[in-house]
Amino acid sequence: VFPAELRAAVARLLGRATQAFSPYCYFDVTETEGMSTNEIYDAVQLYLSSTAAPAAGARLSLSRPHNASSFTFGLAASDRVFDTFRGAAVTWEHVVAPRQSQGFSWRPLPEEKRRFTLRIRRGDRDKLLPAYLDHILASAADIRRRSLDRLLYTNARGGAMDARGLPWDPVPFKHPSTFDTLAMDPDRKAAIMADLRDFADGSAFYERTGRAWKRGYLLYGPPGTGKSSMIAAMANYLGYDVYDLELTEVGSNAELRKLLMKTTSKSIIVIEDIDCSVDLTNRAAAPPAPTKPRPNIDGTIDQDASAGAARSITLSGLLNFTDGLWSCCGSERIFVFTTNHIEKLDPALLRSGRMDMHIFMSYCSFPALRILLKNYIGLQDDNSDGCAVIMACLEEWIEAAEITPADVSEVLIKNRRSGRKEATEELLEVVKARAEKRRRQSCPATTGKEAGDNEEEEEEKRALESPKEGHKAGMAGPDEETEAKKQL
Ligand SMILES: Nc1ncnc2c1ncn2[C@@H]1O[C@H](COP(=O)(O)OP(=O)(O)OP(=O)(O)O)[C@@H](O)[C@H]1O
Ligand SMILES: [Mg+2]
Repeated sequence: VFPAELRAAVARLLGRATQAFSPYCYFDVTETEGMSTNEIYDAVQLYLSSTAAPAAGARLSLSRPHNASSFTFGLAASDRVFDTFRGAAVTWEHVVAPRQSQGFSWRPLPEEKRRFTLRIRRGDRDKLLPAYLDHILASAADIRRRSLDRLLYTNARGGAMDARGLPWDPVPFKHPSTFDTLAMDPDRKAAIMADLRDFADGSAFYERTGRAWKRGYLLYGPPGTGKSSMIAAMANYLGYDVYDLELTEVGSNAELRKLLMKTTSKSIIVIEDIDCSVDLTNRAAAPPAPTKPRPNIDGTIDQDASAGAARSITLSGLLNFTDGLWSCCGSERIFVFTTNHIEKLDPALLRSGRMDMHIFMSYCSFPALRILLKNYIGLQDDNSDGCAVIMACLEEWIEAAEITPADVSEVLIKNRRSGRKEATEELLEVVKARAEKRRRQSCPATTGKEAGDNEEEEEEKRALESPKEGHKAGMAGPDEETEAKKQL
């Protein structure tokens, strides 16, 4: 009886009337916005799939993005989920409607129109918007980053760019080291984890204090104490990409800056063995004379290089890299330097504020040993599997042995099939032998002469250099050894 126009007008009127009296307000987040996809729609989908509680019976759709190692869930049509933010409850509904033909379009549009409808109480509106949407965007970015495999970048090509103009080569980063598997003093470990977490969550803090959002860690200690493992654990903990910077491949300070500019935020920039890479001892040292410019991968030669620019990085170039104005292009970056010899580094590199945290990776302590025993052979506590006495001995000897976690892991790997008690006994033997050796080395009776293995090595070297002297030394060796033994 009634014409369609009238019916539509009445429906609109009724809709407005109900909206006027409704305690809720509604917001639509459509899948496409004009011709482009709506970023917020994807973010909402990702956020809801991981954080909000679906209503009973809700049907979730499963997906796994390309190159990702984990699954994500999405809502199916007409499903509702509930969420709370700052104490206010909100409801999301996923609405899917068939698309009516809208004339000609260059791009094939999906057959269905999808949208999320957000329902919030009118009174909560000011409290929730736009903070709630910001929260969703940030959470979605975080989930996306975590679900995608992370990458390890290297600058193995020197300063040469690839076809896309990037100087970094990426490979999937799948290092299994985590803070759970890392053997070190639990208190120090907890402090480092808290520091990393504070850094990652510290956007507002860094903005408020006017500091660049970056942090530097210097890991130092003998070889095999877990410096590289710590970097992998940091990356796995925060979900950051790793840029492994090979300083010897970098030709000049300008190249270093270019490399830095091409790193992404939320990344760890690593320079391993910084004392071995370049001569960093003298900040004021002039760069060495220019060398012949190296050609790029495509055979071309950089203009500035061919013009005779010094192709060598200096300490001040490196300091600018970590600390200067350039270091702030992009944000949320962690610089990690490792070294076996902290005493070789220039004080400028160590001053506070440059490397925020100096972490000493020490020889294996007893608490660290416990972690290794638990991880490698499943020894739950000191008294299990009849190991109480052996553990007490290990506690007594381990500090004196100055044994690295890498050496302990080797012993445990070798003996992991032979039972917990046997493996621990074997470890105790190794620890005792090492402690003895250390004691011999540090014994005052042998000062001025290297004892034990070192002496033998020295002797071998001398024998090779001059057979006569070597013979003499060979004669003197055992005498001194018997002397030392007597004194011991
Ligand atoms: N603290 C540790 N916790 C767990 N495993 C460790 C630890 N330290 C060393 N390891 C083991 O020893 C191996 C070598 O360790 P890593 O490469 O981390 O040592 P590093 O300190 O980086 O040595 P370098 O100074 O020679 O580079 C690793 O594969 C790891 O399994
Ligand atoms: Mg290492």
